Amino acid sequence: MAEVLLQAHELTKRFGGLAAVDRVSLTLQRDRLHAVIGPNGAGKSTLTNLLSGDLPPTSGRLVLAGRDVTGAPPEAIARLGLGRSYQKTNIFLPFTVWENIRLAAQARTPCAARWLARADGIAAINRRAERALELAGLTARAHRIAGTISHGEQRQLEIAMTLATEPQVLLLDEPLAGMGTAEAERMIELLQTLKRGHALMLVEHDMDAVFALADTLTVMVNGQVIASGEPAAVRADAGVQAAYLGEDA
Ligand SMILES: Nc1ncnc2c1ncn2[C@@H]1O[C@H](COP(=O)(O)OP(=O)(O)OP(=O)(O)O)[C@@H](O)[C@H]1O
Repeated sequence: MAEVLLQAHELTKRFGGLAAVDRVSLTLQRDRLHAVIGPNGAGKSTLTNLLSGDLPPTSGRLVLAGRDVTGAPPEAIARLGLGRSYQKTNIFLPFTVWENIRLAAQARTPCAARWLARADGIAAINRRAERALELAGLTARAHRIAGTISHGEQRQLEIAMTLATEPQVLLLDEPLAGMGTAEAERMIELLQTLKRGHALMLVEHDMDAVFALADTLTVMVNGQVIASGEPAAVRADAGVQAAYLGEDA
């Protein structure tokens, strides 16, 4: 059995009378990709925000790398090895690809003074940035201005910036959004590569990508998990077909 890196136990988030996430339990394991799907408003983004600490849960428990991090702020959760990409791009468009990744690698260092004081600090940041650049397949674009690369490459850059913080758990929110076929294929290849050594959670509307990549598939509707497990079994589930995937799934 693969190593468990993140566990959510019965996480709930209420906004007034609405349970946007309602007692959701989920496990992320190293070398595996867990896809979360569901119609608009199902609670996928809210769940991602709960796992990253961007939102505190109303109830439930979150365990990251064996530590209870329920209610911890996002910076603390990031330091313990969780990285996330956002639906909206976080890139500094006037900077080069390399500068963006390097800034992200630098931001991981808890205290700027500490890395300045250490002789090997800058070298370590550069090494982290180089690894992320390469892993994300952007080496040939390193010196391009981020605003001038393609939409698909900007999404790769976002992932590279997350990788520069050396996370063990990666939460990816719709990395294929707005991509053409060729770009989507490249992103699927990249995510396949990233599975090695990381625990991935993918929130995605592109079903081809989901079924190509997922080891585990969770379906949410109205804040609740209606099915979870091996993708082929979840796809065949009558409740899932009725609620979400439709007859052609
Ligand atoms: N800050 C908030 N305050 C009040 N209600 C919210 C808030 N954030 C989300 N919601 C509500 O919670 C529910 C779940 O929203 P969420 O964005 O998590 O769904 P989603 O599955 O990510 O949808 P999409 O696929 O459109 O991104 C929706 O009804 C939404 O309107």
